[in-house]
Amino acid sequence: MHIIRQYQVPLQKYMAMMDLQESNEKLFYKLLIDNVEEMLPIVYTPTVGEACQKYGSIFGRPQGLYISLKEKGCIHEVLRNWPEKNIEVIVVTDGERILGLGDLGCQGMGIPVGKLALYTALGGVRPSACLPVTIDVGTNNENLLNDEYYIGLRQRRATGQEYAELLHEFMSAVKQTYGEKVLIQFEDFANHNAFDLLAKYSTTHLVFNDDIQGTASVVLAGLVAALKVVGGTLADHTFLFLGAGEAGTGIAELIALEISKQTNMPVEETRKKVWLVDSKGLIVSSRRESLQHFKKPWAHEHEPVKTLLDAVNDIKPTVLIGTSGVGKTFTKEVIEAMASFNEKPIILSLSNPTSQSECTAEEAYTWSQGRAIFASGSPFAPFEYEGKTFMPGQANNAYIFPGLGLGLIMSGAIRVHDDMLLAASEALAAQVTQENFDQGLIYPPFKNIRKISAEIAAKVAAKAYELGLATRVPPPRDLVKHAESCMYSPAYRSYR
Ligand SMILES: NC(=O)C1=CN([C@@H]2O[C@H](COP(=O)(O)OP(=O)(O)OC[C@H]3O[C@@H](n4cnc5c(N)ncnc54)[C@H](OP(=O)(O)O)[C@@H]3O)[C@@H](O)[C@H]2O)C=CC1
Ligand SMILES: CC(=O)C(=O)O
Ligand SMILES: [Mg+2]
Repeated sequence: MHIIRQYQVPLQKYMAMMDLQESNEKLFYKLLIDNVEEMLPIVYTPTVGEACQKYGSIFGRPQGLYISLKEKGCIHEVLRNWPEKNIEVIVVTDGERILGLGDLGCQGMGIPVGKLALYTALGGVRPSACLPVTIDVGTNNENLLNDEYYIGLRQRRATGQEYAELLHEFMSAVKQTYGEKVLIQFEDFANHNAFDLLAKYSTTHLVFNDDIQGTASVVLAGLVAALKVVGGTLADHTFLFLGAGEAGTGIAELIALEISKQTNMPVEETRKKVWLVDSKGLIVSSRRESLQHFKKPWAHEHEPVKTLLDAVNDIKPTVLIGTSGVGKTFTKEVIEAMASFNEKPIILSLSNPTSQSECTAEEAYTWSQGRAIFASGSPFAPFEYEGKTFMPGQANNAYIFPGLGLGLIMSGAIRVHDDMLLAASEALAAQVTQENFDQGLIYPPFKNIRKISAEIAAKVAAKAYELGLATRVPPPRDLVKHAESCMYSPAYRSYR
């Protein structure tokens, strides 16, 4: 830590950490676990975003498996080349939507590597059981295609049948190589592939999409926790999103599902509590024909509305959620409007990295005169407003996927079910204490994350057993203790 702290530039800290992961894996995890709040912004958002942008020029050694169009027909063989054989979790990307930074092609590898480092540090999955994969079908990023240090195929992205066939071969080869209980986490695919891949493989593989489902679970947890401060039930609130892609519609659907479970109203009805704005304005029924399929359920009856500010003033949401990938879109006018009709407006700026956050913590607190309940996808420092220090929470799927993954692994689950996402969410919300609320937090601090992950894993595993989706029988009597006992700890062995 002494050495890492000497670097002033976050990217240098990132490179030093990646070197350490390569040279002394146990020490890497020991540092990450013992200094999680300090190191998370380095190995994860925001620094990992910059690392991906510059991945080619800082490239040392490959940290995961690259599978390109050139490997078509021999992906099974490529997988068998990976030195570890007992793989339990794969995080796979094709690099087309890396955080809010767009198409970074093969350089998106930083994301599966970072996510899996968190699987180990935050969720206790053995490092040797984790496999980062980047599927290289080219990139449409002109800068990268012309960059002499670009590490991937220099061609525009393959699409259609060529893309589908490569992905299908990969999914089949994974099952053939590692069996049906290996967990595959889809990460940072563009939405025109993400929803279809999830729908296609969720009935045959143990898969989930972190951006659609993990994010939904973490945000629902924050909202449920926030109800203790703002009052009412979920059904009493009105939700407005800026951004109607994977994160936006994924969260929207889980909120509607939870309200439906709580009220016994059909989900078609509870969806009416939720509104979304995309790059063309409010999603309304008159736009239905031209909408992508995942937006159609949200096309409610309403006049067309072009801007976010007009949508806020018309809909009067109690909760405003940013999932647009575009920074600075929660303007002063938008936040002041939220604060004009809400005593405690809930404002979540989920877009990553920090540069893409819809607003900063300072803006949320200042423009709402210290009344906003704020959390963001990337971390912000505590902010002092009129003598009170506010701690902005981090609404990031990193709270969910490590514990969710551990729960699936330890129960031997064969499928991911929405009720597991709800169980994970409930477990996370239950970890927020009065002391956290007093500081303005709607998430518990990351310093307790391994305990939180064990609680999440236990609830997810319990749900897997209840749904008949678990294969490790009989179930352990104390699932929390069992989760803790399964967790990898970075201790040196003593040699005789
Ligand atoms: N905190 C967390 O845990 C997570 C955060 N995220 C972040 O969320 C962001 C979005 O990710 P994802 O949902 O996967 O991306 P998508 O590309 O699927 O969706 C982006 C959405 O934002 C809309 N949009 C883009 N620009 C604007 C604009 N100027 N005004 C209004 N809407 C706009 C798009 O509109 P259109 O459809 O019209 O193109 C689209 O609906 C990223 O920055 C990502 O980092 C994602 C997952 C987890
Ligand atoms: C956190 C995350 O998964 C994202 O920003 O894409
Ligand atoms: Mg992601």
